[in-house]
Amino acid sequence: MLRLPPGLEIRGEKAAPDVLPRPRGRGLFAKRRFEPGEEIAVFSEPMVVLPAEPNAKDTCSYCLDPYSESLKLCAACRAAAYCTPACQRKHWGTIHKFECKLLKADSASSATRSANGATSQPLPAALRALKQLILQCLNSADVRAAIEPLEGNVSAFRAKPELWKEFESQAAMVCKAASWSGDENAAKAVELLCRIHTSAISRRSKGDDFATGIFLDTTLSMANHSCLPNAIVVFTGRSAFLRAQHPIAAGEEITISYTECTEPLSARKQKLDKYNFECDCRRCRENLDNYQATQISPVLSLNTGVHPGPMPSPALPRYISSIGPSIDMLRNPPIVRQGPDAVTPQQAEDIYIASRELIIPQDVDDDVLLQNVRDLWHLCAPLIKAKRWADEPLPELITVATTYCNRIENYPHQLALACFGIQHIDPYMFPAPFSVWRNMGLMNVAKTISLALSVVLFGDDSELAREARGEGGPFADPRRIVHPRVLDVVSSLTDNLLHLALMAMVGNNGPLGHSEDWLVIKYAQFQMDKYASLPGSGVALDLIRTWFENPYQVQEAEEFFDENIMEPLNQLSALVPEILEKMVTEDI
Ligand SMILES: C[S@@+](CC[C@H](N)C(=O)[O-])C[C@H]1O[C@@H](n2cnc3c(N)ncnc32)[C@H](O)[C@@H]1O
Repeated sequence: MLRLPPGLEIRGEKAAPDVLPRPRGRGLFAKRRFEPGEEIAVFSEPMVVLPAEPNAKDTCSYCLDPYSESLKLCAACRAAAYCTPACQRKHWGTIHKFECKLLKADSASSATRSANGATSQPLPAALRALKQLILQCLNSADVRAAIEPLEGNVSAFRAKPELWKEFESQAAMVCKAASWSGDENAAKAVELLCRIHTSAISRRSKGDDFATGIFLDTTLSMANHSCLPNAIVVFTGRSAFLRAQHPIAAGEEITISYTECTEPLSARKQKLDKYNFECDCRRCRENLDNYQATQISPVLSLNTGVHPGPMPSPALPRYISSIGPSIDMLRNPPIVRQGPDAVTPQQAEDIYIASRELIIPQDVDDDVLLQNVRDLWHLCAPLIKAKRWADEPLPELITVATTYCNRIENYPHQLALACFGIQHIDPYMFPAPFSVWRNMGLMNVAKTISLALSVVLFGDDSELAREARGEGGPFADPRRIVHPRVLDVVSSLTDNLLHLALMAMVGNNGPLGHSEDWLVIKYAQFQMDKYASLPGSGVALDLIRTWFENPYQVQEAEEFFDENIMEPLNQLSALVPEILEKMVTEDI
């Protein structure tokens, strides 16, 4: 029997096991209206919650805090890590008492393998989840009963012989490790693996790099997919927060996206194939691109800064987010739609597919990163001409170029790229101003301002300033020469106003309820408090406060906004195409 949070109900029937193609089955429905940004439900007792393998040993195995600095490994298995003895005790009580012995055996056999020269691959999150589920099933009738109703699409997986064979061999490996022997158990393990692949969702957590892990909750797993979802799932620690992304009426189905819904149609289709259904949402049916999806978004008007409609609670924040394009530009994106420079949907798909060959890890040499920027730039020439910066792989190009600028320590150019992202990419990909990505983007700009200021803080004659102007002498790095207009703008940021305003916006843009648990908001508040404790911070903070209290009513507040926020952002963003072109064409 599922425990349902208030405000939610499950409708529909579980699809019969052998029906192909698979019917939609059950779904989650709203029992009352939810406002955009509002919390629908919190899921804090998942059946399985795991960090992604690359981060498993630097994340607390219980609270999953990716930032704890003093992690201690479990003395027995040396595979689980904890930030406090309390976390260790709680983890022992939930799952570790079952898995410790197995993890110890794993560590021992991988140590033997590496002593023999073999590379030891970490167990993928889905297989660790399977191990945990098997152990829980062995020990609890409640878990066995709770797992039974979950959709596994077993017949659809069986119809894919290669994948099915892989599942069988993976399940056999886990059964052996868990001493779950016999053909019947092997078959049950494959079914459990199908349920994990169908009903668990990727868990994103790690502040800036958003590594994925696994989260399996029997109620949340009833949510169906849409590429124009009306809700999103945000993870913090062991909990998942389901939030309304659009207004949701009582009786409406609540949908989330199982994949990056801003990727082109073919990529979404390929990723959703793992779930064994064809999406028939409006984005798929009409093959809407990111700009068209933004134009029809019911939350576009939140970008005006004033919350529309009746306020269900006085605590409802006003989203002050017009640092992106104006609402008119969101409704009528300044991209080329007609004439020889227009890009057809097929062309956009082809460019995206070709770009998958160019994916490289970010820890490669600087030269390889630069070559990647150049390759992506040439591939994306038609998208650039049509100014379609929110279409993948252009956002990826901006990310790689940003990493490159950070690596070669050209922080002012890194700042310009970050500004470009929050103005020309994020609002078109994520129209809701409370989206995690929108706020990560604001935070990114704020953090990079501090880095960029290093070239102006020590005066015009400092080594860094001379290097930035290209007057650094024979040992200076020519890659750190900064566009003169970027240098001018950076010099105007020493009053900290832009940095503070962005932090204040992030603090204010958080979704309703539990926003204090959001890492991005916690960080913004921490920064604001730190600044407030500095001597002489009062004037800047007063200005920000006045602007926040009267964002659109008072002329001084508007002037403050235009001068201190929009002007530097616009100036830096406008220089990005030139910076990129130079990066791509100049021989360094
Ligand atoms: C996490 S479950 C969602 C709940 C599921 N409908 C049930 O009855 O248990 C995922 C599965 O639901 C089905 N599903 C989810 N979204 C769908 C959609 N938009 N159209 C058709 N089927 C969908 C697919 O079978 C998918 O593998």
